[in-house]
Amino acid sequence: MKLAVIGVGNAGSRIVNNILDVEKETGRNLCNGNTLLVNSTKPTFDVDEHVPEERRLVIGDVYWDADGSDIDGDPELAATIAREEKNDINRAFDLIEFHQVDGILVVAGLGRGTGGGAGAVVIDQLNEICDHPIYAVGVLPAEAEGDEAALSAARTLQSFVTKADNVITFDNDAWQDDDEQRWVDEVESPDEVAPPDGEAPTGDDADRSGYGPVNTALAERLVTLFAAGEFSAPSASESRMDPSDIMRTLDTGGLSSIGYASVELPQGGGIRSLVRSLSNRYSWMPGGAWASAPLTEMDDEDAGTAAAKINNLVREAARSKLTLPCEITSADRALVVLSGPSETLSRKGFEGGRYWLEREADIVDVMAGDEPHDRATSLTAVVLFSNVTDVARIEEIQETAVEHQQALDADETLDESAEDPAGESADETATEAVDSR
Ligand SMILES: Nc1nc2c(ncn2[C@@H]2O[C@H](COP(=O)(O)OP(=O)(O)OP(=O)(O)O)[C@@H](O)[C@H]2O)c(=O)[nH]1
Repeated sequence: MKLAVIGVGNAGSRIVNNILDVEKETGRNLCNGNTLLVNSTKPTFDVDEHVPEERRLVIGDVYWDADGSDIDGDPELAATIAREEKNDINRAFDLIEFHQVDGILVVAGLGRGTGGGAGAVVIDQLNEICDHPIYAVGVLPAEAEGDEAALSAARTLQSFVTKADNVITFDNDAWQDDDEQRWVDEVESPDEVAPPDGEAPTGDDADRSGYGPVNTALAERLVTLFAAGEFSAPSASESRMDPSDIMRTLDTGGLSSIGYASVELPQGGGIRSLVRSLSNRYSWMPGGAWASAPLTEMDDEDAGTAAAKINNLVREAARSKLTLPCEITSADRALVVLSGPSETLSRKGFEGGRYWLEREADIVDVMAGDEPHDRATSLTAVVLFSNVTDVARIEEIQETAVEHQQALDADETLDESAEDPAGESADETATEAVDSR
């Protein structure tokens, strides 16, 4: 499947850049250069910069020049600015070759201003100018980011779900708990990162967001799912995953979540293994039939082992930490993509794994496709669960958002009565209400 990939805000910009990094690393071609970043500041990246300068649109800079402020976590202000600058956004869309793609992926963090606010306007604009499906990737804030972030996320997630065809969701809270990832406790603002001991980051880390590992994990899942079969140098035996199956799975609308599992394949020693791993790393390097041939002929026992391996891998992917941890039985549809050298992709194992998933997730028809890639040195399974509804983290965010909104409303009422101690305006309102009856 080919997708135009558009990042909005800092998180969106970084994740799109990571997607291009994974494309390059794996030799897959998801977007064919059809990328765009829309941000209210110049984006910063954690990996090599892949998105060309002319594809990075900065919105709102006239406002900052005028009064020195910035969007600073305000989605409404971001949406207003994006609407006012919609001509610039539309002009930037001219850089995308819509006829080359099957759909559009809009990536944004939902806990602050630009991603959630301007992201929704970008989706609206895209809906006006093209008929392609628009999938969003929405990143939820971690609990440590506080109540305001939860309120922004609850509001903007709602508008993304309404406007986009599906929202693939990523929960920072679940992913940042892992040790070597982000230093949540020390973070005051999402772009200020301190190492665990509280000292300011130095050297290379000073320019880093701290989200590098989680962004790579998310990009790997998105590329393996959507770019299945889209190799720059496809092998002759390749049977491509059908994009219409992915579209059908995502047709449900709502929120989706991705699981992933990968296992390194044992490599034979010697020159053949070396060529195979080098050609996997550098997509321009020809592998040669002799390098990609099965290392050993498979007998019945090997075939049984390969089937068991695939079956287990599908189970592992479904039980792995999902991009949005959820109850998988609440999903409407699911899709499995298996990727690896053709001789390892046991049909029997795949069917077994798929059957297990149908029962485990209680889904009538699990769609599936494989991606034979003879240069691969690992075997990978990706599972997409679409329209998941039983999600503890979403409930938590919604509860926090409601409580925070109530606290804000109560503060406002207090402020109003402090300004109007005689309660005159309340009396006036009451009188007006009586008069109008
Ligand atoms: N996974 C991931 N999450 C991020 C990253 N950067 C920020 N976030 C999350 O995304 C949310 C939005 O942060 P940003 O993208 O920095 O904010 P923005 O959308 O540019 O909005 P403003 O800062 O208000 O202009 C935050 O609340 C974090 O939860 C990133 O690189 N990766």
